[in-house]
Order: sequence, then structure tokens, then C-alpha cells
Amino acid sequence: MVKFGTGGWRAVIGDGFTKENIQLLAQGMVNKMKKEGVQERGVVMGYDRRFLSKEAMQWAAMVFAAAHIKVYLINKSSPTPLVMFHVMKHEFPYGMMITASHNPAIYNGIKVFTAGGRDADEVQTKDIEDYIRDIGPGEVKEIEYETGKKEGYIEEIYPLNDYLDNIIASVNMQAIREAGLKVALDPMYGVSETSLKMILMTARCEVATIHDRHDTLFGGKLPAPSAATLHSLQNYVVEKKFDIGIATDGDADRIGVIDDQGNFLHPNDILVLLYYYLVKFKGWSGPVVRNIATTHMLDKVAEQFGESCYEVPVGFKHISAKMKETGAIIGGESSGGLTVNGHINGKDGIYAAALLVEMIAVTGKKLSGIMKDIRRECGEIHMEERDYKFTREKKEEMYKILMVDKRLPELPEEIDHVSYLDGSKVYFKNGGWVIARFSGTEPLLRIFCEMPNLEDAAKICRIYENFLGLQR
Ligand SMILES: O=P(O)(O)OC[C@H]1O[C@H](O)[C@H](O)[C@@H](O)[C@@H]1O
Repeated sequence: MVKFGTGGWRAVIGDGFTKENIQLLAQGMVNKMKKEGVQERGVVMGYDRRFLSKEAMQWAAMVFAAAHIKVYLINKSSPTPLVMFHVMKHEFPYGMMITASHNPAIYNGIKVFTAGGRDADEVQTKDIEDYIRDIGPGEVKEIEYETGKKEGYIEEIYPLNDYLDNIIASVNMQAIREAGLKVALDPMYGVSETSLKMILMTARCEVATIHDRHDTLFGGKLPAPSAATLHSLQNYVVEKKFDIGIATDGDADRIGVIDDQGNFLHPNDILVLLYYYLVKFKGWSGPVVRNIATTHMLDKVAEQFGESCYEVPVGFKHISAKMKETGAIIGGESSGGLTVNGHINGKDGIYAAALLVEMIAVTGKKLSGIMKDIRRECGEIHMEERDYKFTREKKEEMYKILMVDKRLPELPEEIDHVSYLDGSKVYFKNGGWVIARFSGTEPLLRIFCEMPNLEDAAKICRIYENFLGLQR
């Protein structure tokens, strides 16, 4: 069975992620493209460094080739944003990326992109699931990979330069060049190294990299940049006196940052910093979009500039759709993904990294210094984030309490209103909030709370733990 979640289809290799299911998905896409009459344009596919990613891409391509739909395969492991860029630039109706992003090494998956290089939204993914369900026995056809190539249905490409040139053209390379910065990179064994190095070295930064070898086990860690996974980068930055440490997740659409003091900068802070920078230093104007579980500091910064902040459910497809609708200049999520208007319609850790380096160069300030300025000008709010594993029964029980019966625990703050847009989110009168929602990518319940001070945020998380009978 192929079922899409917040960020594409993901499954454990050998369990759900099998040749059979990969080809079913490909056949579903073939049928959908034919029905929509867009088969002539073909499809672009890329893959990351995970176990079986390249093979999975080829297995999918063999199905498209059998159906006489041309597949352009990016023939080196590549960042997800590169594939999204290529779909957008060359106006492909669809693109696909073989990756399970930041998930553990035993997972793999496929992200589907639609016109404009956007993450397929729920309507599209539901449609693909329906096409897959309707596939009859023996309907999935494949031809040999080499035959597909010979017949011209499979073409290998490597469009890295176009993607890099687009970033280089939109970043102030001259300012970076003049600043002579030292940057440490941690691609987390994933796919960002070539792109980041090329951009930063073109701007004459001194660049050094850790965790760059190809390791499908990701060094035994989760390829997701977080305070818990970036200890080596922290030490490296402090020891060798780098100006900034930049990490990206397995497929380079998310970013993690270590400041010059070795502190982990939460993705929330990165978003706040960049929004502030774009408006205050680059003179841009416009709203910002965040998901329902992302910091309300963005609302404060927007208010300070007389702009709006829009809230959407978790999932970058919602961010990019809202950005398009409102003309927002930046959009992002607390999970580490963001994009800026004028770049691609999906998150891009490589572009975000280049912009952050530009920010340090242009402002001549340390990240921690800019963050202090923002807090002084706009006020403060602090987030506590907790994730909980559960059994299937426990999930059903919690779902009933939160989403069916819509019960809330006894809370110490006055409630303004409650939203069920994605999970159960309580907005307090003091500007704080708490959300309890089920992850769409992992079997976890996420409880995030933001309050004027961290102790209160932790206290409210504990109240939810007791209320739902959860243990960390
Ligand atoms: O909290 P989750 O549902 O697990 O989602 C966390 C993140 O997962 C993926 O990376 C999606 O692409 C993001 O849009 C989402 O923010």
C-alpha cells in the first residue's frame, strides 16, 4: 500500500518500500498523467544518498519508459530543492524525488512535485492514491533500463549549474566576498555538500566540511539537524573559530545552524532572523507565512513592520500555497524548512544557508546580536517542543480525547480560542499557545507550547502529559 503523509510517501525499506510499491506508484503517475493529457511533457526524477534510492529511481523510470513517457533522470545524488527548481524552470507537470528526507536510515520514500515545482497537495496525493488503487492485476509494465535509454524514453541529466546560478544571482555575493567568512558545513552524510561548497567558495568563504562521506546509515544518527544531532558541528565551530556552522538534513531541504559561539539556533529563530533581515536590511515588504506549530515571534516581527503573518497547517505545500496567495516574502516551519519569494516553491536548506551567510556579511553582526535586537524591538516568546511515541491503541485513545471529544486539560492561562485546523491548538489571551498534533511523517504525538517564558511553556507541556497519560 502506498499512502502519502505530510512530506510524500515514506516507508521502511523492505516492508513498504519495495520494488513492487515503487513501480505501483510510478504506474499510478503514468495513468494520472495520461488521463490529464500531460504525458508528452515527461517527468523529472532525482534521488538522494539513501540505501536503494538510485535503484528505486531507475525502477520507477522503467515503468514510465514502458508507457512511452519520457523521464529525465538526474544522474547524481542531488538535493530535493534542485529537483523542485528543475520542475519549475522547465515547466514540467510533475517531478519525483526518491528520499525519506530526515527519517531514520531504515526508511526511504518518494516526494511528488506538481507544476511550479510544488509539493503535491492533499488533493493531488489523494488522486495519486486513487490511481494506484485502481491499477489492475498485471497492469504494471516495465522495460529494461538500457532499452528505455536506447529508445529515448530515459535521458540522464545533471542540471546542477542552473540551480546554483539561480541562487548565486539572488544572493549578495559581493558582500560575502568582502566579509571573508569562515563557514563549517555538516551535510549529515546527505546531499548538500557540492552545492553549498560551490556557492560559498565562489563567494571566497573559507569552507570546511564534516560528515561528508557516503554513509547510508547516517553515522548511526537521524539525518535531521537539531540540538541533539549537531554536537560535532558545535564543537568544530568553537574549536576552529568558524563564523557559522551550517547543517542540512538528508535531502537538503531543511537547515540547522550553529552560531559563532557554538549555540544551536532553532529553525524558528532562523526564520525570524531572515524575515527581519529581508525587511529591515534588504528593504523588502510583505507578509510572512508560518505553520500552526511555528513561533509566533514571526507575528510580532510582522506587527512591528506593519505587516501580517499567516498561519497554515503543517506541511510545506500549505506554506507555498499561502505565499502565492498573499505575496508573502518568506515562509517556513519550525521543523527547519523555509523559502523566500522569487526562489523555488518549496523549502531549500541550501538557499537559506546562502542567505544567512549574506546576512552576517551585510549586517556585520553576529547572529546572536541580531536576535537580541529583534527581541528588544519586538518582544519575547519561548517555545518548548516535545515528541511522544505511542502504541496504536494509545493513538486511538488520544485522538478521541483531542480531536473527537475535543477535550482540554485544566489550563493555567485564560484561553482566547481553540483551533482544530491541524491537531488541537489553544491560543491564550497573553499571546502564548499550545498545540497537540499527530505527526504526518512519524508515529509521534507532538506537543509544542510557546509562552512569554520557558518555565511556563514547560509547565503547560507537563499538564498535557498528565492529561493524556504520556511519558517521555
Ligand atoms: O510534524 P510532521 O507532520 O512530522 O511534519 C514535519 C515536517 O515533515 C516534512 O519534512 C514536511 O515536508 C514538512 O512540511 C513538515 O513540517
